[in-house]
Amino acid sequence: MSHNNYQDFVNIDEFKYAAEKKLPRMVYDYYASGSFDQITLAENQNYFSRIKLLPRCLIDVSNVDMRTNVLGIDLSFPLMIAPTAMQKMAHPVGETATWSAANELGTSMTLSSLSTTSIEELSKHANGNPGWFQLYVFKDRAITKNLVQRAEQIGYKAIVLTVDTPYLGRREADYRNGFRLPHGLKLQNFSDLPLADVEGGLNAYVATMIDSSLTWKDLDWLKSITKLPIIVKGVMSPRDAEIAVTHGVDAIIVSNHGARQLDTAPSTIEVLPYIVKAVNGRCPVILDGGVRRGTDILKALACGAKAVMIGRPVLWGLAVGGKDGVKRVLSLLHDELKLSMALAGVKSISQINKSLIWDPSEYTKL
Ligand SMILES: Cc1cc2nc3c(=O)[nH]c(=O)nc-3n(C[C@H](O)[C@H](O)[C@H](O)COP(=O)(O)O)c2cc1C
Ligand SMILES: CCCCCCC(=O)C(=O)O
Repeated sequence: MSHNNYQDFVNIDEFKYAAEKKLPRMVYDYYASGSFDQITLAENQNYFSRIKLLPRCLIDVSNVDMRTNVLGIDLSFPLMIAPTAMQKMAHPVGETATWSAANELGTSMTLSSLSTTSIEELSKHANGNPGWFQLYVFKDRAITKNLVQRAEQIGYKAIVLTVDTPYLGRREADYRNGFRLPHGLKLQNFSDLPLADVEGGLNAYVATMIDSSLTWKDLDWLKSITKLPIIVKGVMSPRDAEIAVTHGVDAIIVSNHGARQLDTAPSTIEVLPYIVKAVNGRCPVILDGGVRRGTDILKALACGAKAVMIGRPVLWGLAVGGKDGVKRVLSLLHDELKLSMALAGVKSISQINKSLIWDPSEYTKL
């Protein structure tokens, strides 16, 4: 395995190894960690590997069309970039490099509330087309309202409300390393306010600033302060998916926060079919967590997801090669999906359905 030129890397794991070598230990551990025993972290990937794809044959796959559209956003393939905090720890250009890579590959990103590039700076870089904005609800609702209204005013196309983080999951490496935002970096959405610093560590920051009393009624409050579509991120229970739909959300992201919150929660791909069933076509369902291969994307779509998101692979690409590193990560997944679709016998996204998943009970009576 070569670690010299990331353009020669053939899979996402190679990016992960190279990023581990390059980044300071504290930063790598913060990005890589799951919570507690990291059981869900392993399961997010392992469950994908236990699902088997059933190929069909003698289908003309000389042209495979992977284009799709999610809430009005055209995508060259059904993958988007999940919000991840503090990207300038990975590379000095941070979030704007990620946006450029996404844009050049025909996909889209979501900016984190806790970004090291401001809402305005990213939008300026993106010529007013920055993608979606992820929202953490602060105890101080004036701060929250300010974030939402700035995002709406400057061109973001949806608010992604993260609902799985009343407190921060316990990532043990961060305790050992005394994780804090490195000197010189700030959470740029808060300019010079004290909440731009994470000097006392992230757990203390979240416990002090973030509203752990959030409930479904706050979703109605959010709807009352913006006209943007609202996407809830962090839904794992089919019951919550049902409630979300009755509150009129525009999309649901099935996510366990990259296994960084409740350890021993199921993997996202395991609960996806049940959530799709509960939602019953009333809004798009997106999945994130453990997507590392084109076959994972194909499986998620076969289980009913409209698209997937990736978090850590982008951070590895950013760390290793800035914008071009992220482009290479996206290209690998793009090409893997295209090949996997062709080998499975599907030539467009609309042809992907659950018959692609091997289920012997479907065939016992044949
Ligand atoms: C380092 C890191 C930072 C994250 N920051 C945020 C964030 O600011 N807001 C948010 O909603 N989710 C955040 N997430 C969760 C991701 O959006 C996403 O759910 C998760 O990374 C998907 O899993 P994957 O990393 O296995 O692809 C973060 C995840 C990681 C790994
Ligand atoms: C309100 C929670 C802040 C979390 C910080 C960023 C993040 O999501 C993470 O997983 O880390």
